[in-house]
Amino acid sequence: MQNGVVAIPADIREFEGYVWQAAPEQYVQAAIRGSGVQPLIVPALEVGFDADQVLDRVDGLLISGSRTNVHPSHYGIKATEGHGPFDPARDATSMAMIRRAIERGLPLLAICRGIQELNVALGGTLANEIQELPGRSDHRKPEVPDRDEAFAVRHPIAVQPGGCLAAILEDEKPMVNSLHRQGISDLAPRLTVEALAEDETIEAVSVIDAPGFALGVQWHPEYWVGTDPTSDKIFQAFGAAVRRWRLEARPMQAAE
Ligand SMILES: N[C@@H](CCC(=O)NCCCC(=O)O)C(=O)O
Repeated sequence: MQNGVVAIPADIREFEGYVWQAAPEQYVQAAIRGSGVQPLIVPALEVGFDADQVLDRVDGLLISGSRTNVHPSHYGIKATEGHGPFDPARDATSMAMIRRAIERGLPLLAICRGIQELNVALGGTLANEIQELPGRSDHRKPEVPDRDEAFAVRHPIAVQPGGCLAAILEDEKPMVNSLHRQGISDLAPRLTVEALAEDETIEAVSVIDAPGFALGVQWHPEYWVGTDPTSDKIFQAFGAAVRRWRLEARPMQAAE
């Protein structure tokens, strides 16, 4: 069934003596089972990447999480070892696609590293090791061997009334998981806050005046698609936006 194709930018990973282009399976499966779309992994290229060549051929953009961090030079900070690990090819590919997807109105769902890339791509900044900031909780991945335990929901968020996330969810204070050590610091001018943690960490944003679905979340809804209503609603809304794009917007853009 033609339900749309969604680009997922790969990370650069090294193992078994090779350099790999890799994306975590949980995002691939969430796109299929939660949004009903066909995922397409896009290689991370530090130079020579043409975002429009890819975006001309897809109906949405799903930006995955990653243990690596956006290089701070993208938001005017001199890099230290503590800002790493880095993945400059992922930075280049992901942020180029984010900027062009927003300009084109292509549906965009950005998760964890993805919301951070969204903020930086639109002119915002990030804070590093946020658990060390005054008044902040520890949002890092729990050091436990079991992956389900690491991705378990563990803190509430306050969804901002009247926003697009509130329209997607019926629960004003859903519980979410947390596996990050960075967070949004200066919010990009084109973003608005859609949800906050109790320690004021920004947990979700949307793009002001975006022609289409453009949502970023700091937690990992992809992990619990199929068992958690909050996760299901986010991916269902993204899938509906992708199908709308495929039926309504893509033919018009192709005719231009
Ligand atoms: N590196 C950034 C973004 C965190 C992120 O995307 N986490 C997902 C990977 C979780 C894991 O398996 O470690 C940050 O730390 O803020």
